[in-house]
Amino acid sequence: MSRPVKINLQGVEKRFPASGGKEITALQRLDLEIGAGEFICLVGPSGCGKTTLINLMAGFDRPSSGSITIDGQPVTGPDPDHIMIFQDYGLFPWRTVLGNVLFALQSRGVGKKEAQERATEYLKLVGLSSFLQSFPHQLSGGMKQRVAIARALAVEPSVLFMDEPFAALDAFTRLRLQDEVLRLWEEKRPTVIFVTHDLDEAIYLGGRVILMAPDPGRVSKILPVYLPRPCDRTSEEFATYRRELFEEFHLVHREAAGEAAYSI
Ligand SMILES: Nc1ncnc2c1ncn2[C@@H]1O[C@H](COP(=O)(O)OP(=O)(O)OP(=O)(O)O)[C@@H](O)[C@H]1O
Repeated sequence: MSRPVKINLQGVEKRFPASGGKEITALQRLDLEIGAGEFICLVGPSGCGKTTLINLMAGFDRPSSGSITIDGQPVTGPDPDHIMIFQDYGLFPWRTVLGNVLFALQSRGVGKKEAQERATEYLKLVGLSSFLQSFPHQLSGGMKQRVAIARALAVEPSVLFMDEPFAALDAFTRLRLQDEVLRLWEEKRPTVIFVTHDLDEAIYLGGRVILMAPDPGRVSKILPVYLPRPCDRTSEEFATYRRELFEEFHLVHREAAGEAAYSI
């Protein structure tokens, strides 16, 4: 990998207590290196540990064993420089659009004048300049998610975690936000870890797509995507990546269902 390693996971395991005094191994011996400024997409069947993994990297939970470092420092808890964007936006309903972004900046010690400039700049970047004084309940789902994205990026984090951020949005808004996230990523180059169930979305966004498998949760395949961004979803090259990822995905599904003996 040409870029310096930003996030390093070595032998990461996560076990949760399960019923009957048993344990469930959500992640098993997981090794992964993520370069600074990379855009990584995590995909895999339900229950394969995507959210567990992103939560561990974001410091919301601790591994049962193994190590996770960011910039060489062990992750011991959430870091103001590492931001998570959730599917449900997480906006304060009593603050305006501008107020939501300003609050994030000011609570990180950014001065009033600079916070005002940055908040307006990022809200402009996501096309919300006309809605600065609106409240979240006056916005569509896509607009709320754009506020959440502007708020996260305005902080200029070095790592951005996104856990199925577009899952609740309609297809049109989703495609549009994919382009906005890509454009903002190209401009500011944070390291992005993006969880999705949508394989097309993963290929469209990710410089690498990490396919995970369940029982126990692990990395099954890493697919580097060598397409110019933004790429043409209708191109033959895109279709080739889609075919490969779908084939791998079906294999993982069948293995999980104990059907590995069948060919695809
Ligand atoms: N707090 C918890 N306590 C017990 N088990 C848990 C806990 N969190 C996750 N698990 C289990 O760990 C496994 C991985 O869950 P996780 O939510 O990480 O999967 P996922 O790939 O994100 O799934 P989905 O795509 O459905 O969101 C699952 O078997 C889940 O039941």
